[in-house]
Amino acid sequence: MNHFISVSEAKKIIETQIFRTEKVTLSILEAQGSYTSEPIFATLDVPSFDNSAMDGYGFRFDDLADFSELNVTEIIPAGISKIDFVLNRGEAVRIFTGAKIPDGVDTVIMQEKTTRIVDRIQFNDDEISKGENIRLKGSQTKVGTKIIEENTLVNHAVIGFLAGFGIEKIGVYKKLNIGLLYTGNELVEIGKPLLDGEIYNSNTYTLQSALSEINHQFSFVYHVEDTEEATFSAIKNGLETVDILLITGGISVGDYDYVKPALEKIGVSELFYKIRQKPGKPLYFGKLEEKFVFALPGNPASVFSCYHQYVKPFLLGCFGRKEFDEEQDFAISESFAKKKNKDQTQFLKAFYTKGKVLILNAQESYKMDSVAQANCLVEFPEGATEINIGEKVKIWKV
Ligand SMILES: Nc1nc2c(c(=O)[nH]1)N[C@H]1C(S)=C(S)[C@@H](COP(=O)(O)OP(=O)(O)OC[C@H]3O[C@@H](n4cnc5c(N)ncnc54)[C@H](O)[C@@H]3O)O[C@H]1N2
Ligand code: MOO
Repeated sequence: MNHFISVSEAKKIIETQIFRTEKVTLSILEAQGSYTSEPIFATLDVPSFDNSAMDGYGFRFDDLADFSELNVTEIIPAGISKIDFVLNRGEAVRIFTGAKIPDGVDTVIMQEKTTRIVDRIQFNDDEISKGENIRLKGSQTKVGTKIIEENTLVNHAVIGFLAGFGIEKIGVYKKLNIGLLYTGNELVEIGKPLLDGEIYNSNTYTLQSALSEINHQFSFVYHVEDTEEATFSAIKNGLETVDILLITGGISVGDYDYVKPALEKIGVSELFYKIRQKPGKPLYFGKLEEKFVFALPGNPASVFSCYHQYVKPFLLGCFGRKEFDEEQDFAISESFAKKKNKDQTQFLKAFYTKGKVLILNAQESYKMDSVAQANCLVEFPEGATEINIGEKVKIWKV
């Protein structure tokens, strides 16, 4: 089957194949970078007691009408609960930020707005309102409220928020088990000298670090020799231990491109092969039982582009992200671009800032300098042959 499909058809196919990984319970710190597998509810009122927002003095607001100064009778630091305390008329308490408001106190004034004379205070501010500087129990969250939706990314803000309720563990989706095979006899590991005709393997570095950015890692990375047998057995063995197998190189039509025939021989069902796009034309996506294979074209910029457009959304979808393709945005093009093939979508390395986007030079799929400079991909859509300066374009942040 050598039928080229469109970018949107390919994305539809990927979206329909998204499955959710198992649900697991992790400590809030271990869950960082994961997505919640169930909603989370408040286990407490927060704040759990009325407390002072300032270092100052607490008093009964109505006393202001009858007293020009108040007697300071108690000191209430944070962490202390005054149970046996009674605030009499004309009295105030010395209180500090975060300390529990004792019975009888309904207003706190910050100390800068008072004058202290031995054990009495006078007020320098005549614009005091009842209840000021008191953070009421449950004023952030009432116990039982849904505080986090299912499919929420657990980031540092969420973790800090949950810690405020004393929540230790939460339900999230389990990380995927991912393996990587990279093919090509010309590839040499960094640290070793290059012989004529050889190049350094960079694709595994791109993918390994991209995965760590989404809280995943490879369970193995193997270099596969360009032979039919080596390719067959590496894919067969690899598929036995992972949920997702990523392969780079060897997926085109050359005499040494063994990935596609090996996948067929193993019985992997092709979901698509070849997309009307640049870079990344010979991208392959297939399935064997509950396992998935992406065979990415070997060119380094194709790997980068295909990862962002297809692999990452699929992985995050399985990991619990709700929105497929959520990272798209629009910006005004600052540069002109042209393409001959109207039926093809291009993903152009570009740099956006303040709503404007500059399409970079060096778009060929063997060039990584533009990848390193880019902070987005501009979608040059099917049907269009030009992007003009000032035009609105869809960008994908990378
Ligand atoms: N006759 C045709 N030839 C090619 C076509 C075509 O349609 N007809 N398509 C071209 C396009 S487009 C692409 S993309 C490539 C994809 O080829 P493969 O997936 O088979 O990849 P390789 O040939 O193995 O490698 C391509 C290129 O990338 C370099 N490479 C591979 N792996 C790595 C790595 N780990 N790190 C860095 N660089 C890597 C490799 O040396 C090649 O230069 O096919 C075109 N040909
Ligand atoms: O489609 Mo290929 O990835 O242009 O080089």
